Amino acid sequence: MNIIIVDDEKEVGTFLFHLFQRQSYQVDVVTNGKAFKEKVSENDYQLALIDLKLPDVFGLDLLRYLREVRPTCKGIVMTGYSTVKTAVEAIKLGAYDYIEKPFEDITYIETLVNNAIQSDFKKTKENDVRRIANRIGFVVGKSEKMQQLIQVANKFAEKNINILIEGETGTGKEVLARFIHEASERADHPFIGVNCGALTETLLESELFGHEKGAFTGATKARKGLFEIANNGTLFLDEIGEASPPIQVKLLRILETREYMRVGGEETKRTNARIIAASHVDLRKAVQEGTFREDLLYRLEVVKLSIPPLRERKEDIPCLLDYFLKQYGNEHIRFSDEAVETLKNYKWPGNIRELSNIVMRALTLAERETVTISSNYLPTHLLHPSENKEEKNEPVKNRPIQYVDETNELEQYFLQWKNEILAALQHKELTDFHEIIQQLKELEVRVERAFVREALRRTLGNRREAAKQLNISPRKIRYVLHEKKEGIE
Ligand SMILES: Nc1ncnc2c1ncn2[C@@H]1O[C@H](COP(=O)(O)OP(=O)(O)OP(=O)(O)O)[C@@H](O)[C@H]1O
Repeated sequence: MNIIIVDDEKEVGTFLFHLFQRQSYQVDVVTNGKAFKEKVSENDYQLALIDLKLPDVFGLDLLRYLREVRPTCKGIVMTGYSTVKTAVEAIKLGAYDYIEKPFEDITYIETLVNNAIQSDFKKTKENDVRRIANRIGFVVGKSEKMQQLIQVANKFAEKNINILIEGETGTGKEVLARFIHEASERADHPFIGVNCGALTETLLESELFGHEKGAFTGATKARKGLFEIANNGTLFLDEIGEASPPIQVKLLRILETREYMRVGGEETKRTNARIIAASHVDLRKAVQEGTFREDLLYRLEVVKLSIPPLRERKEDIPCLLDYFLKQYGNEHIRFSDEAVETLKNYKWPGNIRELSNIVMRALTLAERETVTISSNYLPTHLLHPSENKEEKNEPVKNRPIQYVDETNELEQYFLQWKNEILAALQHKELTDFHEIIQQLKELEVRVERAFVREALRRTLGNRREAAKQLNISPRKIRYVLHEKKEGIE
């Protein structure tokens, strides 16, 4: 088995040379890109360890060269902390993994190298990814973009690094965060999600950091915050772009020092929660517009994963349809080819959440009528895609609200929901509990949506007044509305 190492720091090369030679590997060490290319073109290596900063060439270029000339040779890049972002690029380019310099855990490096060289290891990894994705209900699909994304997510799941997930609403940011948690060593600890846009500033602050007794009116006893509860686990900060400036300052502090204080508290606490943040708005733009702190973004986006919108990965639609049909207990029903074509031609502003709702709607309409769902069971706006042209890039908030008969829609949903839960209780194994929780969450969303829509109908669309009537914040209304845009007709 042959290994090549390229690093301009001679001590690093010598150290690794002895480390691997002791394990009976054949090791070559070079100090620049030119020598690396010469060696690689002449010899058959199984593994290359590439320093990212070399005097004559950028490490990523060597990785590309390796892909071209020796596609079976695996590449591991070596990087300093400040260049972890480049390591993300390397993984996207197909690097097997990266290691940080200075080396801290030598046993980890030895295991990593041994695993990389064992030929069936990649397959095991792929199976792991599939198994975890299946378990939590994450459909990866067939598109190359998603295949690549899940590999990168899996790779970084193992690292103790904060991750930022960007993607339009409904693209699956939360399920991806859950995947990362499940694929990490934190899987046995809690995964906790909070939507930064759904709570008022004071509530969010006390939710995140906890409070001491008497910290504010109504604080009758001390309460743990999510950073405390998610200790050693993962804290998912959804819609981070909606966090107010004072909360952003506190988050920055926690990211820099891992320290925080409960509201009204004096004791400094530490947290070991991993943060995965998500946003449906472009945070770079938010920084330019002055609504998001640049230093906070810098800390959050060490690893940034972007989930492509559904319209850019239409080849995933059939897999998603199969998944939702199965989830709703209707495996014997299928969508006709023509219906699938219609679905592929639509622009999906609400992405996968919208698709899931449309499957549910079609199933409700088709119940006991047919086992092949044709386009007739799809909402009319899907059948005339050209009419949706201008809608494509229109921000969610500016879209007109569609008023529907809430009572009827909710009643239908309740019926179906009740049947599914009872069926699950009677027939399914108890390991399907996660699915039931998902359905409970889905129910909560539906009920909230119905009440908000009704309040808006009664107040002729006056959000402030509707919020007052429902005794919730206007932010919460915005949140619910932004979820509702998938528009069930
Ligand atoms: N890849 C996927 N496989 C299976 N279901 C998915 C997938 N992506 C999204 N979903 C489903 O779509 C719905 C929306 O997903 P999720 O809440 O993760 O999206 P999001 O991007 O976080 O949305 P938002 O920006 O509105 O918070 C959920 O019901 C989720 O289970």
